[in-house]
Amino acid sequence: MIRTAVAGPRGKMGRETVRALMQAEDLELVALLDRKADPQDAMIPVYDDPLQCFLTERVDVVVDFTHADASRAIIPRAIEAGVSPVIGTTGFRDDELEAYDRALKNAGIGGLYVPNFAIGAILMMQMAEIASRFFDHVEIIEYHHEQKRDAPSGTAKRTAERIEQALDQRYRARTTRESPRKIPIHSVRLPGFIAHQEVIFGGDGERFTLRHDSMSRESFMQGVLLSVRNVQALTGLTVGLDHLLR
Ligand SMILES: NC(=O)C1=CN([C@@H]2O[C@H](COP(=O)(O)OP(=O)(O)OC[C@H]3O[C@@H](n4cnc5c(N)ncnc54)[C@H](OP(=O)(O)O)[C@@H]3O)[C@@H](O)[C@H]2O)C=CC1
Ligand SMILES: O=C(O)C1=N[C@H](C(=O)O)C[C@H](O)C1
Repeated sequence: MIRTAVAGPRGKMGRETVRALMQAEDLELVALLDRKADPQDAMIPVYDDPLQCFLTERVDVVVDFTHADASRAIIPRAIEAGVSPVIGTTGFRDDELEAYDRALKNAGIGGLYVPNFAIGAILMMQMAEIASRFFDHVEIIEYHHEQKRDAPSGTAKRTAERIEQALDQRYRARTTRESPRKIPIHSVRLPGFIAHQEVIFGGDGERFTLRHDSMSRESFMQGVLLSVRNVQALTGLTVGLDHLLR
């Protein structure tokens, strides 16, 4: 049994994750990490101190769905305690993810940063890479609920990075120079949306659109469980779920 903890258990994603972990027969939810420890006898112990939580409950894997400022206090404590983090929270800078990678490698453990756990969103990114071999012009529109704090979304940033890398490879093959292109991202925050993204490619007299819609947060749970089951076999920080879906 993998001993798991959830950070941010009262949040929109945290609640769904607690439910999914409690239903999984091969995973044990042993602790919750919230802003405040619950003084009452809860079914699952609640902690506000990450290190105390990880050490007392002998946690193997922590799933983090908080906010980047809260994760900045949680992830380093997890690594210190030898706990593998599955990071769903978005809004990190590249240098922070690089620092987590180094710290995880130094500790000899694995972590996952997955900007989008939905299978369709992962396929959308893979297909965007393929389309980048054929189109020079592309823009991203992401649509989220009005409570989302970060913009652009983690998914849009990762999609843009992957397209830029694919365009760059193509460019280098032709010219020895790097592609100068930064992919424009447009962020919409409105009630009525959950999580949606379009990647629009334009060519001579044609347009090609990839679109993914998460209509409920259940869409992320298959990817969360896959991550929890596999993260301990990794070393360093793996970005995205592609490696686990082969
Ligand atoms: N990777 C993916 O597939 C997905 C990622 N996300 C990302 O997950 C994150 C959370 O999203 P969502 O659930 O919608 O946000 P919510 O605001 O609904 O939930 C965040 C939760 O974290 C709690 N929190 C804040 N600080 C701490 C702390 N120090 N310790 C423990 N908990 C804390 C908040 O508590 P309080 O209410 O008291 O502030 C809140 O309950 C975002 O970064 C979002 O972008 C979202 C969906 C999918
Ligand atoms: O905050 C959200 O809701 C989501 N956040 C992730 C992101 O920033 O890409 C994943 C998904 O889009 C939902």
